[in-house]
Amino acid sequence: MSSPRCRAYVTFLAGNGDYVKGVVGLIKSLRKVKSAYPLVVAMLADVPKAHRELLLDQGCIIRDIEQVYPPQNTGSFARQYYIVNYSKLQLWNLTEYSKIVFLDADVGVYENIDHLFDLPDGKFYAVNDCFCEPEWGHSPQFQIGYCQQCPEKVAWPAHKLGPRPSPYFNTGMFVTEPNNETFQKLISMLQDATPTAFAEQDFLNIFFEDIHNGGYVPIPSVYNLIVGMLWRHPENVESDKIKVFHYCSRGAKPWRYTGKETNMDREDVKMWVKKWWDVYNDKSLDYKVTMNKIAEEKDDPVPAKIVIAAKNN
Ligand SMILES: O=c1ccn([C@@H]2O[C@H](COP(=O)(O)OP(=O)(O)O)[C@@H](O)[C@H]2O)c(=O)[nH]1
Ligand SMILES: OC[C@H]1O[C@H](O[C@@H]2[C@@H](O)[C@H](O)[C@@H](O)[C@H](O)[C@@H]2O)[C@H](O)[C@@H](O)[C@H]1O
Repeated sequence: MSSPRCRAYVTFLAGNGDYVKGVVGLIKSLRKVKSAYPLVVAMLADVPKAHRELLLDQGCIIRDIEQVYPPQNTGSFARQYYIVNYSKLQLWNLTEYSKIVFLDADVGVYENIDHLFDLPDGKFYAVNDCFCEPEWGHSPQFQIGYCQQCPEKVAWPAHKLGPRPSPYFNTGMFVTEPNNETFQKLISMLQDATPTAFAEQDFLNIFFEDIHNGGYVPIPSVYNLIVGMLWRHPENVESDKIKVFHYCSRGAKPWRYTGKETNMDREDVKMWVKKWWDVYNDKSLDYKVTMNKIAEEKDDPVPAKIVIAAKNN
């Protein structure tokens, strides 16, 4: 099992846009739930100095990473910018950490999840995704109305489409161990891969489907509640048990939320967006304020045995 010293939460940041606000919200949410481990931001060279300084001021650890490009025969992605997400493969290169919990920048942590680091080593842990959003329109699953979140609703027509797809995870949250051999295997396999709609997420699902690469072990959706589950599979959602909320649908990013996009004007979505803003705007969760408070608590009170020793001298 990895030693606590070598554990870290990791997120990914690219570009000079507003995802930096997502990282601030993420680290403040981790502080609010008293996570014991640091947040490392694996970032591309195009993240501007001002954003770097902002994140350092918030207590993030910055690790510059090289962008990973898909093979030349790039296909069309569900969102054009998904091409940057192949850079997530660099996470396996962060070998100063023996175990990481990766979290997208559009994620909020609302209950302590440090126990994920104690999951048995050697496996890839993540949460099953949902196939019901229009972005899945290219897939046979979407076209026949099949989703792994409710496999009994529409039976998979194996006689027509072959075996039912293996469990498929969302790469907005996962638990893994950085390892140079795994990194080399990923990069080598990528050279022959055909880019597809969900970019590195599709690629990692293929890689970890192979038991020789450890194998994918699904963990409960409370560790990465995809916002679309609220309206696609409400029967699978226990709101009061959600530990990690993933603002992944278009229009769901709290820092640019307007409530005007499809499904975004729902009361439950508004509640989760408010939760994110409450943390983001909470000055007591700023790094300096938190550290000062801890320092004060450490100095005060002085342990009784030291006071008695002083009196006896
Ligand atoms: O311009 C961008 C786009 C994406 N990301 C990172 O890539 C992740 C995945 O993108 P996004 O959250 O938009 O994907 P979704 O989960 O919404 O599909 C983000 O959370 C960020 O960590 C980034 O840093 N800059
Ligand atoms: O590059 C591919 C991306 O794929 C995933 O997002 C998708 C996926 O979850 C779909 O199933 C949803 O329908 C969609 O809304 C959502 O954006 C990851 O969250 C993101 O980090 C990133 O890896």
